[in-house]
Amino acid sequence: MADRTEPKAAPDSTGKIFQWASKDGEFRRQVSSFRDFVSTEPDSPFVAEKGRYHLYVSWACPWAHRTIIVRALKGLQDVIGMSAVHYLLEDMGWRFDYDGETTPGVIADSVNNARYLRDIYFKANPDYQGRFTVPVLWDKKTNTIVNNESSEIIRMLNSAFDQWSSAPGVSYYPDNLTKEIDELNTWIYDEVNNGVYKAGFATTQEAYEPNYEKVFNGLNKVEKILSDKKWLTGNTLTEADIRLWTTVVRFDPVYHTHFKCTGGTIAHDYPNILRWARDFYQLPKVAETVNTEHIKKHYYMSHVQINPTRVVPVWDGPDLSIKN
Ligand SMILES: N[C@@H](CCC(=O)N[C@@H](CS)C(=O)NCC(=O)O)C(=O)O
Repeated sequence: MADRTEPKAAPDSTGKIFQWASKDGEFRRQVSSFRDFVSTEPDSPFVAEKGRYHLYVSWACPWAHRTIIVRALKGLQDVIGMSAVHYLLEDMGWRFDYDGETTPGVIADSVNNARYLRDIYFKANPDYQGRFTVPVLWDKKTNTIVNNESSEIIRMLNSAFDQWSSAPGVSYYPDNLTKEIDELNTWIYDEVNNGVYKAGFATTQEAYEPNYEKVFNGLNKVEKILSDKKWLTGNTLTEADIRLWTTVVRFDPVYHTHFKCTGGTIAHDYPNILRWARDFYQLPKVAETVNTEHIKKHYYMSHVQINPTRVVPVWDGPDLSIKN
């Protein structure tokens, strides 16, 4: 049985403990390896079908959270199944409950009956070398991973399953806004979404400080944009909002403290972002995608190199259910 009391950094596929940061102290995110697309084209190897695909997520992970939100907003819960891992990232990587555990929020793997997420990566490719990340979109028909890159999975959920969606035709990447969304996504990813990780996983002062600056530069730009706009591009909610929001909802309870992004909080220093975050949280089906317990326990209890005591701070961040 795995040691559940003292998780360490996860090992890589060769079994050695993975170093989050490179030799120079900088965190570099691995490029996702499964990059196929589900489509409505009848001759596609991955045709959109009801009940054929399954999503593996962690409630804690901001990248997986994007896919949970788009699945919910598009009303695809009965079309694409979902399993959710335990919040602790341990030596063997993400896992499900086992030995009679019943952790709230964990949704067992009803498709592959896996104990560890790595099991499904090896089922898809026995020679897989890389990290065993969420989210994963699994094809039950060909027994393989279609895609493990959240930015691409949300595009598929956005349009390929419209036949069964409760919001067909609603696009979070509309044709008239693609250029603006792409531009926003690029710098928001670098400075904010991944920026907090680059600050938090830095192991040298030299690697930390410029990344810390970047995070607040990014948040300041977002705050300015939202001073006269409801959503990032104006009146239309887009994937740019969805992608930013999963980081913002984690910012005060986790990134501010755990990733040393101490230059401000959303609650006290970013009124426009707070207003926007509340509007987003109050959209139908969004609140049920947020599992604050998994979010907090995952970061504070899995990264023991950052928080060796594994004590979890009490504050959950601002109350997003308050009406603006
Ligand atoms: N580029 C990926 C990143 C996914 C990712 O890094 N997920 C993290 C959780 S937040 C993970 O599963 N990490 C497990 C590990 O590295 O062992 C995406 O956006 O889908």
